[in-house]
Formats: sequence, structure tokens, C-alpha cells
Amino acid sequence: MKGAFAEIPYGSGRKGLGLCRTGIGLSPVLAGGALPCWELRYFLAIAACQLRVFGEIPRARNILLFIRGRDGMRFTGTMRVNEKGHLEIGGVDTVDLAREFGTPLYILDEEEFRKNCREYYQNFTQKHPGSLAIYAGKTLLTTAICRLVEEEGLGLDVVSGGELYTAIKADFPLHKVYFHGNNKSPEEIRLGVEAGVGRFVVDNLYELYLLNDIAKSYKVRQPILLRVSPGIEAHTHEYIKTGQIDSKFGFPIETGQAMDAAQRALELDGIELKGFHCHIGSQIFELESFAHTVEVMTAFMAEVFKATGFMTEELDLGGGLGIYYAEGDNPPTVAAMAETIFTTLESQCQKLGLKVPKVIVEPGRSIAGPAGSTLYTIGAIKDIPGIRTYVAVDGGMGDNPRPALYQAKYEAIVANKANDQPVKLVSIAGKCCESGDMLIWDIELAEIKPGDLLLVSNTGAYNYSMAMNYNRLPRPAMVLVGGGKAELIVRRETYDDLLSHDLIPAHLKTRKVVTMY
Ligand SMILES: Cc1ncc(COP(=O)(O)O)c(C=O)c1O
Ligand SMILES: N[C@@H](CCCC[NH3+])C(=O)O
Repeated sequence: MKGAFAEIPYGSGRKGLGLCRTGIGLSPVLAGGALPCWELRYFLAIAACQLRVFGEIPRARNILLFIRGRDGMRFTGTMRVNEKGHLEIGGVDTVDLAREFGTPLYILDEEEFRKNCREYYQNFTQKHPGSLAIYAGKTLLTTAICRLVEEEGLGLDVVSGGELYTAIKADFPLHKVYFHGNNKSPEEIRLGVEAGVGRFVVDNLYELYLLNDIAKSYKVRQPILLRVSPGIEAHTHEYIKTGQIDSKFGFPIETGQAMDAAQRALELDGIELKGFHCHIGSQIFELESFAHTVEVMTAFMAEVFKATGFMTEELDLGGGLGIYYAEGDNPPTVAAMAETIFTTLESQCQKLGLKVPKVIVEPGRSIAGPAGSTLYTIGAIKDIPGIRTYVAVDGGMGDNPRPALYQAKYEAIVANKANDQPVKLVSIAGKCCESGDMLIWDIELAEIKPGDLLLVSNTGAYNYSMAMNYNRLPRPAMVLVGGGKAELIVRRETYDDLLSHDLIPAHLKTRKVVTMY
């Protein structure tokens, strides 16, 4: 063994301090949980630093993780542990769910989803009549979800013909649909105009003129918002920022292109300019980002008024409120977000001599995220001594590409042993042929064996909607749970579904004998 310290034996179950095998330095053998006394934390931090110097990175990492401690998975929504020690969601035992519907399985907690919709309805529409929360369908959309959103009084933000078609098929009130997208095709625009969507959110000049022509051909005047990019750098992952100037979305304010677009829009007779839209990014925790956005947007609205006499009727501020995924995430409430937005808006409008516009927000993650979880069956467990224990599940990046795309963090629990203490530090691997297919690095779990069930929490947002068939893995089913009942809202894909789009050209239909040369 190189270096000064032995590895900390996770899961040994022993507490206290012991001598390491090299005899150089002390090897603490506390198992699980945060360390209680600061002296020991300090001692271990120094140990970790020394190991880094000696190049023993995995061991240093283990020590640092150990100092920080883990407290298992934070429960969301209706999760609870039943008398059998199984995790229950919506009053349904997850072990029964696995038996009946198989795994991997997306589970949607109806009560939590509705509660999150209601937070927005109450803090926006009810408190500030005229304002509207529209659920961002890109987060998680199915026909059943359209029904929930409609029943809770929200509108819908769609971003493609496919999402719009889902809303049409679910009989969603189309005047409450906002049609987004930075490259809508002529067919998509026609579908939207024919359906009578409430608003088009126009992203660029090509779309502006195309929409104008199409609307005129239908003899309608299509209400629109113009998407502008306010030049705000949200503090979030690079790939989910959208409000900065160098962005594929919207007309930048700073370059004068947003003003130019507004002037052009006001001259066209196939469209009716109602106001402006912006969205600075997703998984945002700082309320100041929303306040700053309102300041930038109202300043722009005042400039537009000065230049054209157009008084903005509607201001759409996009979505973006973050959620808890793992330790360290500390999202503000919807009420605090609304308070920040309206206080800033009212004072800015007063200062700038503007009429207070109707506010629209487009929450996605903060509604669907905490309402969803994914249930897997544990298969292979591979222990690489002194390095890492890989626990493989029957899904992975195919059903949840977020860790691979954004280094997203998740928490998990052994669902059939939900009362058992975490004793072992492991990493959760998916089953795709891809080294980056890791769902969770370094998590403490209860003692596990193949066949146990692992539930990953907070997977409601951007999991099912971003799922794929890489390695020809069928996508999972989704069940809606509540009141002790589980109902299928997306059926599991079959192997035949995977083949359903394959075609064999005529010249390959008759099998030829392969000659070996
Ligand atoms: C235009 C727009 N609106 C709304 C959303 C939903 O954002 P979130 O899921 O962070 O609430 C997004 C996604 O980032 C978006 O791009
Ligand atoms: N897909 C991203 C969010 C981007 C949303 C669209 N602008 C995520 O999973 O975090």
C-alpha cells in the first residue's frame, strides 16, 4: 500500500479510530453518516490532502465523501415507508409496482404533480388575475399529463409539432397553448394556426414572415410574443442557459435586433404583437436572476414604447425555477419567486411609466421533477477492491440521459429495504454500452443483492421526455399513482415497437448465400 493512509472501509459497521495496515497514521473506520466532531473532520481533510499529493485520488475522494457524510434519499411528495419496510408512493407499494408493471418504471405521483401546479396557479393566476402559468411540455408530456395540467388551470407551452399534436389529441384548450421553438417548420406553423393556438412565441425573422404569410392565407391575425434574449447569464449548467447574447434563442436586446423585430412585427397584418418573452435558463436558485430579468425586460419595454408607442400587454418570463436533486440544492419557493417578480415588476413599471403587463411563466422542472421517480432492478454488482463498487441497474442513460449530459446528481434508495441503514458506498451504473452511462457516482446504500429494487428520486423532469432507444433498449412504462391505485399512462415499449419503423429494401428481401473468399 502506497501513501500515508489506508482506505476507509465503508460499510464495515465499526465506529472509532484504528491503525492502518502500513502503521503510518491513523485510519478512521467510522461507517456512514457525517462525522460528529470537527477535530476529526480537520484530521481527515489533511489526510485527504496528503493522499492527493501522493496521487491516491480515489482514496482521497473516499475520505472527502466520508467527511461530508450522506443522509440517504430525501423523500418527496407522498413517499413513505410502509410496515413491510417497502417504499410507498401514492399509497402504492413500489415492490407491487415492480411486480405488476416491471422495471425500469417511471412513477408519477399525481398528488405531488397537482400540488406543484397549484402552487403556480395560486401564486400567479389567483393572486394576480390575468397572469398565467403555462406548464412547459418539454419537461414531461403525455395525453394524461395534458389532462392534469388542464384540470389544475394551467396553460401549456409546446415546442414542436409533436407536443402540439399531443395537446390537440388530449383536447387541451388550445387558446391556452403557447407555441415555442427556434425553427418551426411551415407544417408546424400551419398546424398551430389551424389549431388556433393562443400565442406563437416568435424566435427569429424567418419565422416572423413565414407566420405572417401563413396566418394571412388562413385569413387570421395570429397573436404573438417576440422572444428576446435579455443578455443575462444565469448561474446554471452551460447547456441549460438560454438568456445570454450568444444564444440560438431569440432576438438579442443589446444588438438592437429585438427592437428591430418589434418594429417589423408592428407593421405586419397577419400577426398581432402582444408582448415579449424571455427565458434565462433552467435549474435556477437565485431569485435575483428573476428580478434582474424583469429589470432588463421592463427597460426594453420602455424603449419600445418610446420608439413605437406600443405598450406591452404581456410579459412572458419563461420557466427556470430549480428543484432539489441532491445535497446542496436549496431552491426558493414558488411563492418567493412570484413575490420577487411582481414586486420588481410593479416598481419598475411605475418608475418607467408603463402599464403593468400580464405576466406569464412557464414552469416545467419545478412541477414535474419532484413528482417523478424511476424504479429499477439491481443486477450485476462488481466490486473493484480499493477502487469502487459498481451496481448495475436495468436502465440508465436511455431513460435518464441527464447525468451523462449535464453531470446531473440524483439520490436513490433501496426501495424494498427502505428502512435499512446505508452501509455501503457504491456507484450506480446503467446498462448501455457507454462508460459515461453512470446514474449516480458515490452513494451510500443499504446492503444490496441482485434482484433488489432501486428507486431514483426527482426524475420527473427531462427524463421520459429525453429518453432514447440507444442500444435498442425499449423505453420504460409510466404509471400514475395516487390514492392507493396505480394506472398506466405510458405503456412499455416492446421489441416489436423497436422494429416497427424498420424496412427491408426489395433487393435485401431474399437472403443470399454468403460466399467466403
Ligand atoms: C422557453 C422555455 N420555457 C420554459 C422552460 C422550462 O424551464 P424549467 O423546466 O426550468 O422550468 C424552458 C426550459 O428550460 C424553456 O426553454
Ligand atoms: N433538458 C435540460 C433543461 C433544458 C430545458 C430546455 N430549455 C435538463 O434536463 O436539465
